[in-house]
Order: sequence, then structure tokens, then C-alpha cells
Amino acid sequence: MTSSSSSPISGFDEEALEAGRLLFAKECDFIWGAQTAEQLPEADLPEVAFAGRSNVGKSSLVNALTGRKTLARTSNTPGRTQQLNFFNLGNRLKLVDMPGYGYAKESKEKIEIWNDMVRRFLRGRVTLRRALVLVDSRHGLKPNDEEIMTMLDQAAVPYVVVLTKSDKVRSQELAEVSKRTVAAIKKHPAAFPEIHATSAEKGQGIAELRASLAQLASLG
Ligand SMILES: Nc1nc2c(ncn2[C@@H]2O[C@H](COP(=O)(O)OP(=O)(O)OP(=O)(O)O)[C@@H](O)[C@H]2O)c(=O)[nH]1
Ligand SMILES: [Mg+2]
Repeated sequence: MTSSSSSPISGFDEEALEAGRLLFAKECDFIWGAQTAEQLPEADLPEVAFAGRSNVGKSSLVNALTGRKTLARTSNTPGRTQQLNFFNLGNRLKLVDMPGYGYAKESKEKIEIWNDMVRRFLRGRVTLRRALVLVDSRHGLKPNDEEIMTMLDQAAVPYVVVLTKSDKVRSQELAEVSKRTVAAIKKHPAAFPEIHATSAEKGQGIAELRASLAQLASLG
């Protein structure tokens, strides 16, 4: 499968794909889990945040990108990731796996503390170079995705919408949800105009996403 057929983002040349491969072949270690906004770690390396509704596949995507099945904990039941988890990728880039939104089973207080932490992180982090807003290919954008995107627009954090679980839909459905999503993000100034489609399960779109994230990594 070529890069253009496996992802709506086309045009990654071999050099960019190789840079992505090399970066994500580096050691990746869990460094810190923050449960409140006060516990956020020092802002040093460039960071990319994985945001999205509960169960959309954020932790699975961290694992697929790094080629490690159990680096980030995943679960069939929503609400698995309960803190902001920071992973150091080869001292070049930090991957930040976030708790999902739209999950109502925890206490109101706990949800408010997470929301506060997520908002403060997404709005005020100097090292945050990009957010990935993950959206389930089967469901498309929901109102709480729009909310997060509007917040990122206001904070001027550039973000890419990533359709997840592409293996769960037929290619025609994927084409339709991609088209709808591309049309809907036009009104969001901080959104990249193109989207990625990925499958953490089957690997679709992973090499292209690695290539795209490699452009953010520190050279040092
Ligand atoms: N078929 C398929 N299943 C996936 C894919 N990505 C994730 N899943 C499944 O979706 C479920 C949720 O995945 P997680 O990665 O834990 O989702 P999350 O967004 O981190 O969830 P929270 O931490 O609860 O917000 C798990 O059962 C995964 O195996 C994918 O690309 N394809
Ligand atoms: Mg998770």
C-alpha cells in the first residue's frame, strides 16, 4: 500500500518516512503521570499530546507509533487512562497520553480535576508543539471534539485530526467520514486542513504519522 492510499495525507517522501522510522525506533520510556495541574512535569522537550474521547484509541496509538504493545495501558472499557502520562522518545520528543473526555463514570470532582488539568495543559504549555485530536472512524466528530478543537483554536495550538480504528470501517465509509471531517474542520483555524486515518491494530497510516511527528522533534 502506498502512503497516499493508506492516509489522506499524501506526499511523504522516502526521506520523511525514514526520519519517522528512525525517531520512533528510539527508546521510549514512561517518565511521569500527572493527576492534577500542579503535578505537570518540567516543560523541556517538544511535546505532542494525544487527545480525544474516552476509548477512541489514544493509548493504543502511542503503542502503535512506538511499536510497543504495553507501553501505554489500554482497555476495552472507557476511562482507562486516568492521568496525563508523559513518555520520553529518545530525548527528542515527549508523547503525552491524556485521559479521554466524555466519560461519565467517575465522580464529578474527579472529572472536574481532570478537565482542569487537560485544559491547563492544552492552553498554557510552551513546549506543546502539536495536539492530535483522535476521532473514531465509525462515529466521526462529536460535540465534545468540537469543544476541544475550539479550545485549541483559542490557545493557538496547532492540531491534526486523526481518524482511529480505520480497520473497523469499509473503505467507502472511511472516505465518507474523511470527507465530512475535512469539511467540518475548515472553520477551525488551528486545525491542519488534512487529516490522518490510522489503525493501531493493522498499522494503516502509522508510518505517515511517524513522519509527520518527526518534523517536530528536537534535533539535539
Ligand atoms: N480494531 C481496533 N481497535 C482499536 C484500535 N485502537 C484501539 N482499539 C481498541 O479500542 C479500545 C480502547 O483503546 P485505548 O487505546 O485504551 O483507548 P483510549 O483512547 O486510550 O481510552 P481512555 O484511556 O479510556 O480514554 C481497546 O480495546 C483497543 O484495543 C484500532 O486501531 N483498531
Ligand atoms: Mg488511554
